[in-house]
Amino acid sequence: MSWVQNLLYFIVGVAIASFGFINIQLLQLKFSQRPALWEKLDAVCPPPEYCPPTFALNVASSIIFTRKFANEGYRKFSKALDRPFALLTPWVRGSTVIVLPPSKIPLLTRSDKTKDGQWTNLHGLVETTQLAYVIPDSNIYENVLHFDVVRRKMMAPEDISRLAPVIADEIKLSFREQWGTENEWKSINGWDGCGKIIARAAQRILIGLPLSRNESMLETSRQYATSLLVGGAIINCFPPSIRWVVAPLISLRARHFQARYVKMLLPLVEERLLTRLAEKGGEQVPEEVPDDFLQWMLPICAKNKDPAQNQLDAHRIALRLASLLTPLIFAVCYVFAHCVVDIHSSNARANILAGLEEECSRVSAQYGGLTTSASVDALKRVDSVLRESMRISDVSVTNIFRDVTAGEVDIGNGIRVGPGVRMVFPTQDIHLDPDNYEDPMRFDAFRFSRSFENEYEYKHQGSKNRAEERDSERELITTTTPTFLPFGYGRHACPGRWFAAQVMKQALAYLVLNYDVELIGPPPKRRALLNMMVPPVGVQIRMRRK
Ligand code: HEM
Repeated sequence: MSWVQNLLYFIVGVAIASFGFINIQLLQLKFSQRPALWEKLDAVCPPPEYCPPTFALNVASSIIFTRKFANEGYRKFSKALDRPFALLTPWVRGSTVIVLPPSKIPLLTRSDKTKDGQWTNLHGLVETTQLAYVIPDSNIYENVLHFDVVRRKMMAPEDISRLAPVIADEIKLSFREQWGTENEWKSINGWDGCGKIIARAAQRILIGLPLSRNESMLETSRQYATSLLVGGAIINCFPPSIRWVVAPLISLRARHFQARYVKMLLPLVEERLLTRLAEKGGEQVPEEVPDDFLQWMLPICAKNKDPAQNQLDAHRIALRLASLLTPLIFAVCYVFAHCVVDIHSSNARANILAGLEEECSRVSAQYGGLTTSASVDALKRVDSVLRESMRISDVSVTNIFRDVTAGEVDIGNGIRVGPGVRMVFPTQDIHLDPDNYEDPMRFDAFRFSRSFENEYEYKHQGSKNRAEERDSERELITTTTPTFLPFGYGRHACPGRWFAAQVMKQALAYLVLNYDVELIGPPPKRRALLNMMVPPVGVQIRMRRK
């Protein structure tokens, strides 16, 4: 039999199998019992009982049209009726999530466990990147003790103050090495260019010198962070029932970079564990204790005495550090790179750049540089431009995921939600709602600083109280409000946001003061892949040292 015949048989076989599989799925949709909850909810698209093929088609089209469906639901139900609605998505079992209206944001401040029921934010976070297909050790994402390290070591103003000069040093060096010091125009990929700066600052805090500056380590960490997020977004386009077939293939790239990262990191983790052991045994150890995330994590890992978990296993510790690369590198780079694109594609580009440069030069002269957290805190326009970019260039369509794990959660309107259901908030629509922001589609860089510009004058005229009073009213990039949700809200609002803000503000200030930048070609169009807004990975820029 010729290979052509073989190929034909193969294609026909696959076609018959796919046809059978789809029909079984549609029959299942038609006759499976859906929880009564869905009948109480408004929905943008009809339910499966109405017409299974239409339902299946709508779920499939949500890969491209999630943003459109969410916009429609927000307008028709969240805004007009203040009611939750059902949004189709292949992301979860049952192909539907509940979108809660903005009036339910206060629920985020309550405890995860009440007498009626319990919910968690972890399932949504883990399934955004589909960590289970990438990380071989489920303890990493089921027992997130590394989150405690972020809360204990990266939130307090004194910790940020201590880290600020280190971050400033790393940002300056990486700009000089990666972006260069020549006055000639040079073209680079903007996403990679921004990512290299952020990765270096992040790695310095995560694992310290000298490994944090290892070029191969840096590139691996950056590639891992991006491939994990992008791979997760692609896996989520497939229904859960067939993920076990496709996910191992899609996650190959992320697993490859993770294995490389862990291999490079293991000797350092083992060395730190040995030093710790020696110290406990009363041996002489070097006096200078490293001040990085790896070191901060050791006592917290040691506290867990359950021998079955062995939190002091070097491989497990390395995997925990790897799992932090997504927020530390990808999320921070996402906002920083978008902010650069938003500034340079704005009609008001020249004014924005002049305003930022004036502020950075003035504050730098006042504080003798921009290497302390006090000086960076004084950069009101820099803070505002980043906050505005986070508002308008959201990382996802919906965000702040909550999965019911036990009992029931009352979401009002006579609706109680039981286990296995994911709830989300229409964050992008809230950020672009004209009732929340004037002229919401305009990138208004100094929206959050404009009315606070005079405090500098107040301070210099001796009216210190007035300046402080006004300053406390200002919404900072780290201030979460019911209309500003990129860092979440309430009990689980991002604990890494002060660190993220410090890195992004220092990087932007350094960029504005030291480089001319221009976008090459038109600004990248924003597109959604399922729930994720695709980052500007292809953007090209021209830049030169000033
Ligand atoms: C610009 C960058 C970042 C953005 C946009 C961001 C956004 C978010 C969001 C939306 C959440 C979920 C909040 C919720 O469910 O209520 C979250 C949680 C979290 N983020 Fe970030 N994040 C960023 C950077 C970081 C960094 C640098 C770290 C630290 C390494 C970090 C650590 C965490 C942790 C540990 C949680 C879980 C909190 C909890 O479960 O209580 N994030 N972040």
